[in-house]
Amino acid sequence: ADKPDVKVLATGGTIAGSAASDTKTTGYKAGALGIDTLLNAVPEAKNYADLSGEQICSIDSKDMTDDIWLKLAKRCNALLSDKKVDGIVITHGTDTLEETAYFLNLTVKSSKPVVITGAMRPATAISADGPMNLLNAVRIAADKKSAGRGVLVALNDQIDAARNVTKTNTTSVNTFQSPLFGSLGVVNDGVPEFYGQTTRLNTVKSEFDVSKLDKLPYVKVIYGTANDDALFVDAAIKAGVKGIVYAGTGNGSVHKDAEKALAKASAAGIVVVRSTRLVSGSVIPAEQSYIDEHFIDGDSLNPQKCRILLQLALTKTHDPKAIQEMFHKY
Ligand SMILES: NC(=O)C[C@H](N)C(=O)O
Repeated sequence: ADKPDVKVLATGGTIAGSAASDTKTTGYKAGALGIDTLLNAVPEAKNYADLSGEQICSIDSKDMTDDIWLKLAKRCNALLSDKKVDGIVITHGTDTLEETAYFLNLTVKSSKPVVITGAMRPATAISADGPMNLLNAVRIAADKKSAGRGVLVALNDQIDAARNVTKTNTTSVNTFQSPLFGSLGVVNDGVPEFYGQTTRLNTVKSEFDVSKLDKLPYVKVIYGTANDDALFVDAAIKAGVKGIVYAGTGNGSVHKDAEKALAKASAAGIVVVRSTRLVSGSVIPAEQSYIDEHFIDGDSLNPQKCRILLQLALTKTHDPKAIQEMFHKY
């Protein structure tokens, strides 16, 4: 009778994917099945929580938008401000799952558990991973131990911090990893156990508030390679971006021709963040020229997460010094 009240918000993805046969694990339609179908596949989840589902959208997460993020953050905040709601589970495609998780990590104003899960095999496949991932996500969201840890990502019996986790493999069910800092916990035979804690600010300690926003600042990621040039930076300036994340080589290194163009952008008030295309490691101060050009170090966030933090930072300030501090805090 005293089960926690957990809301399940569905957004689509492979966890809601339907393929032509039970052996097909690619070439299916993501987001084809509704939230009721997903919940009906795991009647056991009701043993852990009183559940009710809501369909936020039905998309392949490659098509995720800032608009859906804002809708999702506002919905989470409305639900979590209700005393009767104990936690939220979000079902999501895996392609941009880490981005939605980090966006919510910085914009949800509650320490109640918010757990995001997905699947690598469509719901119609043999050994589909979705049902167990959803069951575990409900178990985690219903568990008081999960509170106050920021938004959690839970797949394949693993629990990771939204800030640190990234998708590392195109097809494996073991795709979500936190390469630099490791996972926060595991689900042992159905029981969530935590071994780590994230130290970076999130949720109730975050200064970002999207409750009055209906749009986010335009920020693009540019990928550095050998033989790079100014083409994409010039195009981004022309398109009116407010910020650029450069996914540099190595320790956020920027090709000299791209650097010249980025320095021009920076001088014109566009905020430039140096990240890295590498899977692991922090971008730390390197060349004096980067400092002189007011480029910001992306710390240990990957480029796609640097984009999110820069978008939110730009809702508050355009001062590179203040934004640099944020990159060391979140
Ligand atoms: N495994 C998945 O969920 C991939 C799918 N393309 C999605 O992100 O929606």
